[in-house]
Amino acid sequence: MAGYLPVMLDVSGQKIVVIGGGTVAERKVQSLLEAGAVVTVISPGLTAVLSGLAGEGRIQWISRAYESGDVRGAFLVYAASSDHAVNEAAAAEAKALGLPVNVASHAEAGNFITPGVLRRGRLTVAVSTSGAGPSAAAEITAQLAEVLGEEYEPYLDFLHMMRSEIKRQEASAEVRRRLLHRLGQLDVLNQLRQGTFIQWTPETARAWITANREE
Ligand SMILES: C[C@@]1(CC(=O)O)C2=NC(=C\c3[nH]c(c(CCC(=O)O)c3CC(=O)O)Cc3[nH]c(c(CC(=O)O)c3CCC(=O)O)/C=C3\N/C(=C\2)[C@@H](CCC(=O)O)[C@]3(C)CC(=O)O)/[C@H]1CCC(=O)O
Ligand SMILES: NC(=O)c1ccc[n+]([C@@H]2O[C@H](COP(=O)([O-])OP(=O)(O)OC[C@H]3O[C@@H](n4cnc5c(N)ncnc54)[C@H](O)[C@@H]3O)[C@@H](O)[C@H]2O)c1
Repeated sequence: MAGYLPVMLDVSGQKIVVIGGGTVAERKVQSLLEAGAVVTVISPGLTAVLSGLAGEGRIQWISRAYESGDVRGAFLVYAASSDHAVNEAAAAEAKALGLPVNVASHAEAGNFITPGVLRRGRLTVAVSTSGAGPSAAAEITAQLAEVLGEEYEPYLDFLHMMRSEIKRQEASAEVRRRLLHRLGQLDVLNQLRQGTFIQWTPETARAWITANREE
């Protein structure tokens, strides 16, 4: 069994090559665009959605079958055509160039896989079954969406704002640690769930930091 390493990649502005333009490629392209990647799709055909994206100039479309040399210069490669031999050839080319490659038809030919993803603003939850059951990964992700509600988005925005403020105001690592620990103990998440949370102003934030900085 491959022991996959979970990572969070910054792909903004990076060129990513997707071979194939079907429903699987469409799903991968949508999450690549959400992450700010610069996407090139190489495929003789496209789904209606991908065709729309190409028409709007949001992806580059090379309208032909895969050819050797196509993955050169990519940051990541997705081999998602319906032709397994083509996916295999693109994966071999990517690996020879030292590029990470995802193979949608038979994952073991590639070296990274795509997890199910739940997003709540700054919170990302990725679920993988290491390829054992992709639809189970989708199902588990849907179950987590019930548990991790929309309130996590403003909650993480709040934590981000406070953490930035604490780092800006406090030079002492010990004081910062104490404040960040106390921040985690606040009842903000529950207040957000109940609709009773009142947004902290910069003044409220500074007053809380002053009141909590001593032991
Ligand atoms: C999570 C998700 C993310 C995404 O695709 O973006 C994803 N598959 C999803 C759905 C899904 N995939 C399949 C079905 C049909 C039902 C079924 O067969 O079970 C459904 C259900 C559906 O479509 O609803 C079929 C399928 N999938 C793979 C193969 C080939 C193989 O096993 O090698 C085949 C058989 C093809 C064939 O028969 O020819 C392979 C992979 N699919 C993965 C990810 C990677 C492992 C993730 C993990 O578990 O760790 C991996 C290894 C590679 C990769 O694609 O990166 C996404 C959820 C989207 C969402 O959340 O809505
Ligand atoms: N990983 C997953 O989540 C998942 C889910 C379902 C299916 N699959 C696998 O992924 C493959 C693609 O699935 P799909 O539903 O997108 O299929 P699809 O038939 O909707 O699309 C296939 C795409 O590949 C393109 N294509 C065909 N030959 C090509 C070539 N030589 N070069 C470049 N592009 C080429 C076609 O033009 C088309 O756009 C399936 O064969 C299946 O094995 C994977």
